[in-house]
Amino acid sequence: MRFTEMDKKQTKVQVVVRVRPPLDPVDTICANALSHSVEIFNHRNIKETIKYDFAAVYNSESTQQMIYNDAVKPLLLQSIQGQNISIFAYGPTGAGKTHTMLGSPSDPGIITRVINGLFQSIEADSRLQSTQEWNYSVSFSYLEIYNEKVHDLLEPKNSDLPIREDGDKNIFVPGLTDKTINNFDEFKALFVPASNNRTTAATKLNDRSSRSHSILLLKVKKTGLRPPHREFHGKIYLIDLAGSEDNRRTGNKGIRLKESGAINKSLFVLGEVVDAINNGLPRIPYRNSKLTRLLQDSIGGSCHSVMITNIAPEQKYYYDTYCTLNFASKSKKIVNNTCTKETSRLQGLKRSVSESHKEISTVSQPKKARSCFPADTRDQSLPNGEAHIPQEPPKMMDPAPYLSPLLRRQNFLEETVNRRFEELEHNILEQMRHMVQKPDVSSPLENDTLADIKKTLESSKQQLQLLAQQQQQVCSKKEDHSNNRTPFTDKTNVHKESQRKSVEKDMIPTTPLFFNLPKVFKRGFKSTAAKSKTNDDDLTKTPKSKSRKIQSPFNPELQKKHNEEILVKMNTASVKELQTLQTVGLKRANLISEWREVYGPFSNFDDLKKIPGFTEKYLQNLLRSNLVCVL
Ligand SMILES: Nc1ncnc2c1ncn2[C@@H]1O[C@H](COP(=O)(O)OP(=O)(O)OP(=O)(O)O)[C@@H](O)[C@H]1O
Repeated sequence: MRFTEMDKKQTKVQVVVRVRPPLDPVDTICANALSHSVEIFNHRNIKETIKYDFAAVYNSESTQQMIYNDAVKPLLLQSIQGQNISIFAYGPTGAGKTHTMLGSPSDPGIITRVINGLFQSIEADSRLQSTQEWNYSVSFSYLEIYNEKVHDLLEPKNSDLPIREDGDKNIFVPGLTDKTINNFDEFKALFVPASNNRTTAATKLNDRSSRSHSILLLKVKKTGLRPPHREFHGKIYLIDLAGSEDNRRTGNKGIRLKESGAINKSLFVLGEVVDAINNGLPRIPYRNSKLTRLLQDSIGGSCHSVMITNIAPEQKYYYDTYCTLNFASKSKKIVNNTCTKETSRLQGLKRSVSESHKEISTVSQPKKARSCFPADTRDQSLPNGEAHIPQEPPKMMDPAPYLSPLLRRQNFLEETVNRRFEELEHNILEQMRHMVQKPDVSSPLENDTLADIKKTLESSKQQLQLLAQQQQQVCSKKEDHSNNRTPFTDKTNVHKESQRKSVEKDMIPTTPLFFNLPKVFKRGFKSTAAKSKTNDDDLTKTPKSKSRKIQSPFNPELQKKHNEEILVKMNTASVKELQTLQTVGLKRANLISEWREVYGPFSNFDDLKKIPGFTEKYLQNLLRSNLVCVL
């Protein structure tokens, strides 16, 4: 279904903080909640405090209702008007995320309140729309991401579901159950058993720790009963993230440790996504984890997003609190491009976009209706005793990195090329592996392998040339486009244009595309692809000549020693030194170094698997190709 997008606005991710009550009567308190800021002491100088400012800070006395009324409820009407909303709880394990999102029967959390509030808002909306009659429908899906797999909580037999993106860049999960609901009771009947399907377990820090990220997706459709049968499609994501875990304190072992690895890995990628957006990078690594792929719309996408940052006040959580507040501070800079998604049956009859825009401003006035919403009527529709919190007008934010359609296409092409490179690199390394496993170098089998590699290279070269040509066309079109652009007269537009130009300038690669070739290509692939690259850097020589002492890759003792050497290097080498390893480029070297900084040294080789993208297969390749280099 194609949507017309209107009311486009830039809206910052709203970040609020909730400090839960202290649960440990013995431990001292390290976080102090003020009305719009949180203070913690500075671990570098305990005489100082670090202060973080946020849209709102809720202290241990704040109630569930207060947080819902303040941070969530004002957004519900937007979903009925065809906008997307995302509410997500973030924070370390045991800090109160599930309490905030789910709550308990006696003290329900945001999920229960949103469902009730949504049906009440629909009632209020239908009463207000006098010029047009509307039909409303609500449906929901509920999934968890457990150990990097998407599971349907409404239909547990649907496990390990794929994630896809449609032509309009909407992310969806094919095969995910979607249940229509007409009231809160219908929701409850489906949701309660589904919640029991969520994976939880006891850890040292939380008796009932969520071992997965859960996403409840509500779809709201509002359809005009008379021609042109306009339809507004809104979505509400309610997300309870699993908490980041320091396994020295959780005491996790075995399966809990594996879960923890998956949780920390996806949260690490989330941090990378936020950094990439904040740094205006042309490529955001959403694809590096299932979580970020599914949150694509919430972070840097089209949602009105609210991040509820949960922190625990006790001293033993100090480091988690510090990291969480730093992450929350970064996240509040993110700007989403919100819009109203509308379609109508007449669109199928080729109604032009300009006609529909005209119609929008004359026939229906969802915005007007919202702005003149009589406070009395609204209050009548609210649950007993709930105070009406006026909806704040969306603030205009700093200009977000603007991507023209041409730049988007260019990014897409770049992504395609890089993905292809990765595939090719992988194929070639696989073939190298086969070669290494065949000690008889002159065997016909090896010749076959070489012929295969040559063939792969030939075809990849052709494909890359084609992609490079396409990219060049896009770039030159973009140049024409910017040369022909009519000058802006309006002041704000001039400002926006200059902002956009500067962002685009940063984004357009100044080096030819082929400079991005992975190292296998840069080195030039020879039959002894294993030959070490020539590098002036002295740092590169020592470890390689050292490893040259390894005589045979088949001796388990030497293999073990080699693995240990690589592990030492992973724990101690600088980013520059790490890049001297085959298959480790700048990106991976940075990842290793950052991971080490955050989570400490890798205790064994398997620890490396926690780093995003460091799959078993990749690590095997890393070991083998570095062994190959020294033979
Ligand atoms: N605001 C609060 N008021 C009272 N109790 C709270 C509050 N927040 C959290 N708690 C209690 O703290 C404990 C841990 O909370 P919760 O399970 O929600 O943490 P979590 O962040 O979801 O942890 P995990 O990531 O491990 O799932 C629970 O017993 C919960 O009832």
